[in-house]
Amino acid sequence: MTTLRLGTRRSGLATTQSRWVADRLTELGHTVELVEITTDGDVSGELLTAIGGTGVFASAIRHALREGRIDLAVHSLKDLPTAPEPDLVVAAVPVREDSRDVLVARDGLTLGELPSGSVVGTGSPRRTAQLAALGLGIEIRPIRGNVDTRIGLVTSGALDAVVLARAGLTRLGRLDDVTEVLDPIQVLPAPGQGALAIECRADRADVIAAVTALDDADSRACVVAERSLLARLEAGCTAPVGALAEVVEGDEALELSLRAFAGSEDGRVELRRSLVGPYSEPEALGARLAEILLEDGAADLEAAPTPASDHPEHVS
Ligand SMILES: NCc1[nH]cc(CCC(=O)O)c1CC(=O)O
Repeated sequence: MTTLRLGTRRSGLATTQSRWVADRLTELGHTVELVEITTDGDVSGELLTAIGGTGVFASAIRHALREGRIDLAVHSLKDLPTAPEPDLVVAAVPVREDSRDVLVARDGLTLGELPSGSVVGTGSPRRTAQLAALGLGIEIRPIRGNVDTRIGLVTSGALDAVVLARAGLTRLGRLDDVTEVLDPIQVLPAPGQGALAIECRADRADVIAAVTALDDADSRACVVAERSLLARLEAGCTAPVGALAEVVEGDEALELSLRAFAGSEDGRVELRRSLVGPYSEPEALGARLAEILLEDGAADLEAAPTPASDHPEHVS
C-alpha cells in the first residue's frame, strides 16, 4: 500500500501517541508519514469551555480526514464527543493504558495527607465533583494547559497539587511525578480515559484493513460500555460523569463490570452505581447503568453555571 498519512496535533501528548501508533504500523510493514494539524484548542489560551468544548481538538483533525489530507488520526478517546459521525469510523482501539487519575502533589503528599485549605488544580468538572464529595476541605482551582504546564504549577509552588490522567504521564515519561494513584472507588476516570481511538474515513477499506490489527477487543468493549453510558446520561442531564468498565471472569464466560459516577460540582450530591453484564453487549450495559443513575437522581442534577460547553469533562 502507499504511504499512510497520520494526522497529529503538535502537543507533546498528541505526538507521542501518534508516534506510538506510527511505530506499530511500521512494524506491520506499512510506511507512515506524520502530518501536523493545528487546532483552535492548541492556539487559544482561553478555557476550553469558552471556545466550544472538547470538540475543538477533534474537529480540525476530522476536517483533514474528510478533505483527504490525511488517511488516519489518533485521538485520546476521552476527548472524542459521543455524537456519531456516519462518514468516519474508529477502526481500532489499541490496548488501553491504566485509566486511573493520579495526584501530583508537593512534598510527595497523598490526598489524605493534604492539609485542609490546600489548593488543588483541575479544570475538569468530573474531578472537581469527586474531590469535593470527599469532604477534605481542599480548595479546587480551575486550571488548563498541557501536562507539563500543570505539573509546573506544583513545582513552582503556585498550587499544592494537581490531578491528571495517569496515562498521559506514562506516555510523556513523567510517572515519577505521581504521588498517589487515585482509587476508582474515590475518583472514577473519564469514560474512555487511557484509551486511544484510531479514526479514518468509513469509505477507506484499505486503511481500515491496515489498522484493524491494532484493535484490542477487551479495550474496545470497555470503552464502548463507558461511552454508551456517557451518551445516554448526556441526553438526560448535564452533570459531570465518571465511568470505568473492566473485563471480569463470570461463572461461565467473561463479563463486563461497569462502575459509574454522576454528581454535582459542589460535592453535595454524589451518585455511584455499578452493573455487570455480558461481554458481548457493552452498549446495552452502559445504557442500562445510565438509566439506573437517571432514575436514582442524576436527571435532577444541574451543571455548575459556568460557560456553556457541550462536554464539560474535557476541560482538563
Ligand atoms: N484532558 C486532556 C487529556 N486528554 C487525554 C489525556 C491523557 C490521558 C488519556 O489518554 O486519557 C489528557 C490529560 C489529562 O486528563 O490529564
